[in-house]
Formats: sequence, structure tokens, C-alpha cells
Amino acid sequence: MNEETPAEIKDELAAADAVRPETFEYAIHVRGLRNQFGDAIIHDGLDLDVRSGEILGVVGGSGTGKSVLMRSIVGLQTPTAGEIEVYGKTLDTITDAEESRDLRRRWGVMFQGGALFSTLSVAENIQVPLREYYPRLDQQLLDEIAAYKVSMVGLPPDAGPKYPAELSGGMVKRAGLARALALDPALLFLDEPTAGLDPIGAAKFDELIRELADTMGLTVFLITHDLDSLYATCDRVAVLAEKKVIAIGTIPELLATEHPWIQDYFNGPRGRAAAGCNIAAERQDRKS
Ligand SMILES: Nc1ncnc2c1ncn2[C@@H]1O[C@H](COP(=O)(O)OP(=O)(O)OP(=O)(O)O)[C@@H](O)[C@H]1O
Repeated sequence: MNEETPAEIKDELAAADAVRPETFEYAIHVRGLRNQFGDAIIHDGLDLDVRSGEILGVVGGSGTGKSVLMRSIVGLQTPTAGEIEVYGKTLDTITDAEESRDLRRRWGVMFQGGALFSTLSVAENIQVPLREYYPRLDQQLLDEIAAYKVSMVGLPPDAGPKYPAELSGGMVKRAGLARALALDPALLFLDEPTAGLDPIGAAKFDELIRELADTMGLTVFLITHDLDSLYATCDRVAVLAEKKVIAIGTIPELLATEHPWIQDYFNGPRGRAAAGCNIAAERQDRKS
């Protein structure tokens, strides 16, 4: 039986905080990263800084190691070499279990395809990380938090008791996002969140991410192939090629670089179309 009130639990957690995201200029700092599978070298000498509060788009050809980079940062993949700091802490050198938990609950991850547990309802999926990190929360509070997260991502209240198979593709993505936001993270990792959505659904999802990032002050690491998403949501974009981050900056800054992949990507027909839409949307905004 839980004898503490939610407020007391919250105070206790605040007192135990070892990581204060708001004090860091950079949420993520990667130096000299190397990842290798057998003979295949995926990253070699990769450096990356993600600023606190920015939405960083991560692009690169298929197989350039965007997901492996994300998995390395969140501790799901042990790199062959290099340093990764998140809010000034290096996961693999933290020996204190509490400190490691404290760092891990600062981020939420939305994997490709949502990766929901198919045998759990949306609300139960959202409660999985809550139960893991706050085992003393009672069921009523868990239900309240899940309902709040459901509404936060724009799902109707009746989505909570539904199972993933009963949801549309767009709703599954939103449910995955709700679960990633369960612990009120400071840092959000999204792996191709708009893949498989129709253009209208994708644009709505982009809008939601931008809105949540602004209101919650999130730092977002956004892997995407979707040029429209880059234009609509990202403050900066990092380009992975040749086993490294070959360029990072705003889209105009990247357009000024001469790297052939960057030029092909942003100035190819799709890139021009996305840039055109962006200009058209800005014009429309100015008019209204
Ligand atoms: N656990 C693993 N074991 C062996 N090889 C792996 C493993 N994980 C990833 N790879 C390989 O690493 C490379 C990079 O994979 P990754 O999924 O990061 O690419 P990506 O840039 O995200 O690609 P995409 O845009 O197609 O999703 C691929 O060649 C992949 O096959």
C-alpha cells in the first residue's frame, strides 16, 4: 500500500535530481564515435553537438547509421569507440544505478513504426515507463497521467482503452509519441515519425511536434527522410554521410555547402518542392 501522496513522491524525486537539463547548453555531445558490425564500419570519428531546446533533424542515405547513432546515444548500442555525453553524463561510465535511472528518464524514444506493445491498450502502453520508473504510483494516478498524455498528442479520450490494432496509422504514431512523453522528458528521440503517413497526417504530426517542443521546451533528435518535416519543424539539420556528420546547420546554411549529396538532397526535385511549399506556406501565413 502506498502511503505517500503524489506530491510527496514528486518532492522526493525533485530532491534526488542529479541532472538538470535546463542548465546545459548542449543536450548531447558526441566525439569520435565509432560503430562497427563485423567488417562493416558504420561510424568512424563521428562528432555531433545537439543544442538544448533545438529540434535537430538527422538525415542521410539509407544505411548511413542514423538509427545506430540514436541507439548509441540512448544506450541500446555499445559503440566500438568514442564518447557520448547526455546532459554532461556518460551513460557507460555511470556506476550508480540511481544516477543512471535519473539520466534515462530524461529522454523519451519513439521508435520506427511506434513500437507499441500489441497486447496492451494505448493507456497501458503509456503506463509502461511510468510503472518502471515510478513503481509507487497508484492506478488512479497512472490512469490520470495516461489520459492527459492521450489528450496532449491530440488523440480522442476513447483511444486510451483501445489496442494498437484498432487504431489508424496516424493514431499509432500519436500513441507512440504519448508513450515517449510519459515521463515528461527533456529530450525526445523520434525515428522516422512521419514514415507511412499520408501528407495531411504527416503535416499534422509535424505541427504537433513543433507545438509540443515549443510548449514543453523539448530538445528533439528527429531522424527523417521527409523533406517537408525538415522544413516544417527543424531548427538545424545534421547530415550523415561517409561515416560521419559531414555538415550541420540551418537549411540555408546546408544549401550553401557544396557537398554533392547535400546538393542532390535539398536541390533535387523533392527538395525543391518541399522548399517551394515552405515558401508558399510562409506567404500564406503573412497574408492571414
Ligand atoms: N545490430 C546490428 N548488427 C549488424 N548490423 C547492423 C546492426 N544494426 C544496424 N546494422 C547495420 O548498420 C547500418 C546502419 O543501420 P541504420 O539502421 O542505423 O541505418 P539508417 O541510416 O537508420 O537507415 P534507414 O534510413 O534505411 O533507416 C546498416 O547497414 C545496418 O544493416
